[in-house]
Amino acid sequence: MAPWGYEKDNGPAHWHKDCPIANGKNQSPIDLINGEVKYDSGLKPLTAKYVPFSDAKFLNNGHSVQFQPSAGNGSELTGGPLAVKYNFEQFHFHWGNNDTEGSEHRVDGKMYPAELHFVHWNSTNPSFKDAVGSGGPNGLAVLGFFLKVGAENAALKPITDLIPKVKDAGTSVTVPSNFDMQAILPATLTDYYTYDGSLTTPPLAECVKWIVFKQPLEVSAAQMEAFRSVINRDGKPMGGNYRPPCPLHDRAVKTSFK
Ligand SMILES: COCCCN1C=C(N)c2cc(S(N)(=O)=O)sc2S1(=O)=O
Ligand SMILES: [Zn+2]
Repeated sequence: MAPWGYEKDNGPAHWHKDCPIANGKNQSPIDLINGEVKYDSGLKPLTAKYVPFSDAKFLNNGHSVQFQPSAGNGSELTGGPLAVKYNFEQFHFHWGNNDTEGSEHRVDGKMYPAELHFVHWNSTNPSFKDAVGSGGPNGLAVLGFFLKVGAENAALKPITDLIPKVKDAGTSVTVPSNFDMQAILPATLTDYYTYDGSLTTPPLAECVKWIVFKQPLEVSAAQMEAFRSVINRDGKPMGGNYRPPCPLHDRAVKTSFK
């Protein structure tokens, strides 16, 4: 099979051939249907403590654009549905070729133009790779933020300004060390959906505690357009790099809000 992608000949409908878990019972993303979620008063706010990285790259890996530090630096996530501390690993994006599509999760069937994922791994594992392979839904914790078009996002501007430099697959640039990742996050990480799921790209491992925030982040039309100039391994626009929603099966989606 051609390396996986999002085109007709290698897209989500083909992934099960290399990754049979694609048809598993804990797959992501899902459609977050407000009439079917359950408020859980035990869900506290999350706390993300992100320390500026001295050595991080912003790269085009052929299926997304990704912020990737060379090593951990104590940046971590705790609280919410999480029983232990999770170490920050990377963040990346999924987007569409127009404003009506692009996010992976949906809310009552509605797609946003993009979705930002902050990936963290369970610190009780010796490494990130062990966490992915640890089995069960507590290996990784991924924060999902919907992006919608509105005011310019000053916190994301250092990143969106780098996009033209990683237009082609396999390219990367160094991120200025004064980039403040913490500034991307809302002041309080309160209203979210959470459920047990998977990576949304191969290997599709069912190792993820998903935490998807109800409140979208805003980016300007120009920032949104920057994503749409990114090219994939086939030289085509990368936009459309989102997996359609998967069946919920007998999972519950809990909310921290009423
Ligand atoms: C052993 O490592 C296997 C590869 C793991 N990763 C690769 C992805 N494509 C990926 C996608 C992720 S997403 N879209 O579900 O957040 S998180 C993530 S990841 O955890 O960084
Ligand atoms: Zn993702």
